[in-house]
Amino acid sequence: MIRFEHVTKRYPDGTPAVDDLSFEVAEGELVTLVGPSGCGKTTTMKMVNRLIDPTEGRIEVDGRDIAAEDPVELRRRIGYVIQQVGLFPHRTVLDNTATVPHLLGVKRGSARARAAELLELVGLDPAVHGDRYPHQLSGGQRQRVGVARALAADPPVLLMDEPFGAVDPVVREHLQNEFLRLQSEVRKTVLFVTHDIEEAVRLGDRIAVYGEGRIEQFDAPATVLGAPASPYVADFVGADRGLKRLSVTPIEPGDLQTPPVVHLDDTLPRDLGARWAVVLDGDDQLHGWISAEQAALGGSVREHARRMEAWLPVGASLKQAFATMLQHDAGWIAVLDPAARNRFLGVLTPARLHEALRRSTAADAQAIARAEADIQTVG
Ligand SMILES: Nc1ncnc2c1ncn2[C@@H]1O[C@H](COP(=O)(O)OP(=O)(O)OP(=O)(O)O)[C@@H](O)[C@H]1O
Repeated sequence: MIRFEHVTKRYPDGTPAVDDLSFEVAEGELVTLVGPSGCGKTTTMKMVNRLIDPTEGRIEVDGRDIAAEDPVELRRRIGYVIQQVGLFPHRTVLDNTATVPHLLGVKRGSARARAAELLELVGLDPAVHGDRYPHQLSGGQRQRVGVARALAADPPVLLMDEPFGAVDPVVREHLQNEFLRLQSEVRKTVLFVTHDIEEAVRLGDRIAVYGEGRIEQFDAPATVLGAPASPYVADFVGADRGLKRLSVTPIEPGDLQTPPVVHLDDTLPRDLGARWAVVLDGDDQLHGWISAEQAALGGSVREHARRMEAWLPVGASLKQAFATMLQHDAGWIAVLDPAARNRFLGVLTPARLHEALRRSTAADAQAIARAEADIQTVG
């Protein structure tokens, strides 16, 4: 857990780079700091591992005031990933990754074995890449080694300063997805600096949107996009925030429509009672669908059923739903429950998708109205 209490940092010229900052990152939470160049993101991050000391205020890591800690000891508990990666050029990838545990007293053999595991975890094959030198890797691969190295000492806290800033957008998206997968396994407490709102939205459990030296809004991505706290935030998240919002709004069971369901081994009812029905197999798994015209032909469901490939797990984003519809040229997609052996839950149609989007915007508007009412009551 990381806590900032009224933290201010003034550089010698006197202007505060960070001004009276208070926020908390919960254990296992990933918070993205986003804002334009020079707004104080890096200063905030470097105060956590004491590369910079605050002028005023208090910072806690895991309940301990870091001002009272030895900076070297503190940094052992904090992994640090930066854009320039900073790998040792004359050491192999495996040795680069094993350096910190080795320095901490882990025997060389065990440190290298752990390093190999970590390389696999970040999507590099230790047998292929382990013996290479940093200059023999692509930019994206170097970034992965940087992440593996930061995780090597198994620190509870990770600081990441534009770690994917130097790679092209396609590799970047790939690294972001890999990092999300990794984070769902290792659950570190992460502060992640970026100036890219898309990246902040995609990765953050919560986002801190910075203005000059201050946090203008600190909220879940959907709230920042749906209900920006100020014209500044609205401007920063951009006019296409409706689209971005699609990517942070999950499909919920209540969004789904439930068409008639038939099973593969059923005899066809002549009248389906709808224009089409979903077809499940004997194990209640999704097989496909059947239209009313085909049903009218009679015979068995199995004879006429068509396969359906367009499906998603419940909880996937509305953006994925939209993309899946386009990819399969489908007027609806099936939604399954991964927690119950992919049981069929219902279908999402474009109209329901639109309703879901409006539902999520309205929920945020209500939350804001409630918060404002509370403030008035207190006032
Ligand atoms: N060592 C320093 N001495 C004086 N001023 C500094 C120093 N480091 C940063 N600043 C100033 O503090 C402010 C915040 O800088 P900081 O690096 O934290 O911003 P940032 O949001 O991380 O920017 P960027 O996205 O460009 O990296 C800027 O105005 C910067 O010029």
